[in-house]
Amino acid sequence: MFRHLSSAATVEVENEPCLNYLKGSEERQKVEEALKELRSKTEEIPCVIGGEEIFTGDIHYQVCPHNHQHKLAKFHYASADHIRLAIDRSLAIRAGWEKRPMAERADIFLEAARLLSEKYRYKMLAATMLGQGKNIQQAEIDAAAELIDFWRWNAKHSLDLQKQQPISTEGVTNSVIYRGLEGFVAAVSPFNFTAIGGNLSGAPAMMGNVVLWKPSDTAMLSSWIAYNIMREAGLPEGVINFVPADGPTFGDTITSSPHLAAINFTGSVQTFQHLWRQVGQNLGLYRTFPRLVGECGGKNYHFVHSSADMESVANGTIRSAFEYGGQKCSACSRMYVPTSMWPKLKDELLSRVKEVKMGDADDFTTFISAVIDDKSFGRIKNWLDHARSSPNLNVIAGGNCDDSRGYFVEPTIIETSDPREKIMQEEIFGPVLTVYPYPDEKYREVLEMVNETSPFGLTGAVFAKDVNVVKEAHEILKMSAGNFYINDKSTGSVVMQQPFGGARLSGTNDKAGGPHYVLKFCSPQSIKESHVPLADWKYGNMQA
Ligand SMILES: NC(=O)c1ccc[n+]([C@@H]2O[C@H](COP(=O)([O-])OP(=O)(O)OC[C@H]3O[C@@H](n4cnc5c(N)ncnc54)[C@H](O)[C@@H]3O)[C@@H](O)[C@H]2O)c1
Ligand SMILES: N[C@@H](CCC=O)C(=O)O
Repeated sequence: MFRHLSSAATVEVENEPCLNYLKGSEERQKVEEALKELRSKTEEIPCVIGGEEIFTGDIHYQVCPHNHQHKLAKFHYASADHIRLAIDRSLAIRAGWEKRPMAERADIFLEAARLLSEKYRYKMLAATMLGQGKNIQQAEIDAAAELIDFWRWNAKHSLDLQKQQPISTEGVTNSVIYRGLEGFVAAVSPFNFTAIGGNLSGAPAMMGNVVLWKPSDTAMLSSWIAYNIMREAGLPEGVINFVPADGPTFGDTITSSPHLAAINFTGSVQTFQHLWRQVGQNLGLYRTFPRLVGECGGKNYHFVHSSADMESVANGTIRSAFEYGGQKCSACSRMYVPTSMWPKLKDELLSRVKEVKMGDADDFTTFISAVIDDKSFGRIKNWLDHARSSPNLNVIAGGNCDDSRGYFVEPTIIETSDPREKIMQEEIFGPVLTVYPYPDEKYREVLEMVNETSPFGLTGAVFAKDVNVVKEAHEILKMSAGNFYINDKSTGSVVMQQPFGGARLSGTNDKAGGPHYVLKFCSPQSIKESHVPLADWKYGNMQA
């Protein structure tokens, strides 16, 4: 029974509006209540395989990044045997799910979006704030708006896709059906966006696939909530199997199944390259070539021209480099500034950074909270040590960190005299921005350098009022960013407004949040039907 769609099977959707959570507002009160509840307990999370909740006893915890003594969730890891069981159970129901009309499948996700928007919004925000260290603003744009948008827009695109049909000619009807993939899809999600987990698992399921979802250990509670929303919306048990697991155990097990049809991955380059290699090594095993969809890291830039609006640069850079502690794949972490502008821009940045409030994620006045976990904290600390000891680097703001209560790293700005220093090339994934002041007249050479310095190609921004410079910069930097911004910061893409993804080492650029994303998870079949008998086998020109 369709709750939202008529059999005409078309749907118009809009972006979910973000709420403000102002003091005294109803939404603020509701999220405060949800936070209070989650602060007072540790939620236990099982694996769910073919609808069976399995408490395996291999227990792990998700802690709160700003207070690592608080255990937010206790979850059970799947073993390799459990993962194999999930593959078997999902394959057993695959054909039945794939046969369901697209409109019915899309309808389930429209209902999931409604449930998240209306019934579970505040619980989801609280889980994302406490579990992943997001302030209310960052939690709202991710765990509410973006996930709702992914589910709604994918539903629309899955239906629009059905209407993309070949032409028919007299006596012949041609059509294309968009089949699910033959096998199972493994969805592997990162910690930093609640929405990404719901999209990596949800989009393939919507397209008629069965899915094993391995959520991130450090986004477990919000992933569990997203999973249960999809179940409550009517997703049949076993279509998505929820399998928290050790990463390598999961990777080894799915890549050694002949039924692997796709990996839908978002995370680091190292992990994606590892999975790709494993698939390559096992190629002879598979019934079909597995699709490899991977969105990875970035070394995103702000390039500033002398004609730029200083205020836009300063505000945009503070946000891009430091919102969510620089833990967005799109965060600005290298900046190029003309020397004529640098003294003033430096003052502007330093005065703003002084005002950036670091604190607990559930304090509504916090701008930046703790980074996700001890491993991340250790990695960023090594970069700060490197910055202090390198003769080419000068720490001009921040530079300290403290993990006694939570994993806190100060927003840090570094000035470099060497534009090819490794800090300008490698992803840090923390609140660290490095600036290279360049001679104004060398801006073309610097643009070439921006293009070549890092192996990534995710996001980048050019700030310039001179339109010729903008044009030239775009030509030189065309391949350096899958998401390119002009006079705007490098973060903050919105579903269907700026479809997201990058190439080079940043990934396969399949553009989550865009109209073509759903096509990745189906295997079209062309059908030609003739309505006239086949009267002869000879060609016309063979007649005597
Ligand atoms: N391009 C994008 O759209 C995008 C979006 C978000 C995050 N990211 C990137 O993600 C990274 C941060 O996320 P992370 O720290 O969670 O990344 P990660 O690579 O450490 O982990 C991602 C997922 O892979 C799993 N994993 C680890 N080893 C595995 C293995 N051998 N086999 C299978 N799965 C394995 C992890 O448990 C986790 O679920 C950054 O590099 C960031 O830039 C990219
Ligand atoms: N969509 C996000 C990036 C997702 C990666 O972490 C942005 O553009 O800010």
